[in-house]
Amino acid sequence: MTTIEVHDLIKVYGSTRAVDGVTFTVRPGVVTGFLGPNGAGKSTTMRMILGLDRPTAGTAVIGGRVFAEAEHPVTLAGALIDADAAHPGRTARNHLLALAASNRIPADRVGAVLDEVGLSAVEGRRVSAFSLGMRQRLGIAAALLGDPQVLIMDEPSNGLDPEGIIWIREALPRLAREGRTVLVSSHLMSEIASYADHLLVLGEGRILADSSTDEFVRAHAESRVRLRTPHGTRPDEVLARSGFTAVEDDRGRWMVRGGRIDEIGARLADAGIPVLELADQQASLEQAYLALTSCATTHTSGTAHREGRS
Ligand SMILES: Nc1ncnc2c1ncn2[C@@H]1O[C@H](COP(=O)(O)OP(=O)(O)OP(=O)(O)O)[C@@H](O)[C@H]1O
Repeated sequence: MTTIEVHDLIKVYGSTRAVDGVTFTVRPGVVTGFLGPNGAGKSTTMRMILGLDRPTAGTAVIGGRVFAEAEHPVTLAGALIDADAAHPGRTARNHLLALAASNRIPADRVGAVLDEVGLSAVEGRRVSAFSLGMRQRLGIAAALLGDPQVLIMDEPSNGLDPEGIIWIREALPRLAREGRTVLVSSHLMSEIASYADHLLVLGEGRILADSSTDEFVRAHAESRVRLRTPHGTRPDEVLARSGFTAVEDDRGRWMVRGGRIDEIGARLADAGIPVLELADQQASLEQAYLALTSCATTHTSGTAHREGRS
């Protein structure tokens, strides 16, 4: 079982502390989502784990070794960092055959990974004729070529069509269940929520959260109970006596904070108030993420990118 271990990692570009003292462990068997606003330092961290950028300070190791010094790097870790990594003049098949040959991977893996990512029908086409989604699939095929123990993917859903997104949603947990360590960055909260068991959230180069997805949502967003009672009844006064706050929306439904569905149902039954609808309104990962990052970082959509921190 191979973990990614990052300790006190720092990367400074001029006056920008892109990564500012980050420590975490990514474990096998689960998908770890890597979240954070634009410029938070996710790509820089991934690049340092893969030896594509040199840390200013600190360490990043895969299976206890610096990746650049690994004996068999392609079987240790596969990465999707840049969808444009393939030579545009090569066919998809030839691109993967060249990668396989230079890494001493058997050529029959090429057919297997093309099949896995759904590119077999277009394997003879030049990469220059590929859409972004097709290049993204080819990048994923290249990452899988060495059947690696660790997968690191920067925005794998970028440019994928709905079929490709469904494939990613199914493939990442499957690859993790096979015992691999899977680290995936994304800005698509519903995507991450659908496949990530664990989350690392970065803001301005620092770790803001490192917890299971369920814990993260519970800690940063409040679940509510949705309630509808017959016109003219007021559940709020009864519920307030038990410490629950009920607020009516403009469609005549009540949102109740601070209580579980069974407690609220019981209080209403005791008070003889008929219930037409009673349902859990689960907090979403997006709500939790926005609640955390809006107060913790300065980079939000629509605001200028601020370079240089004091
Ligand atoms: N080669 C570089 N030279 C100078 N600054 C850089 C370089 N690479 C990244 N940075 C800066 O480091 C910071 C972190 O960038 P990084 O790309 O790691 O963030 P990110 O979280 O991956 O963002 P995004 O979600 O937009 O991809 C940003 O301020 C960025 O401008």
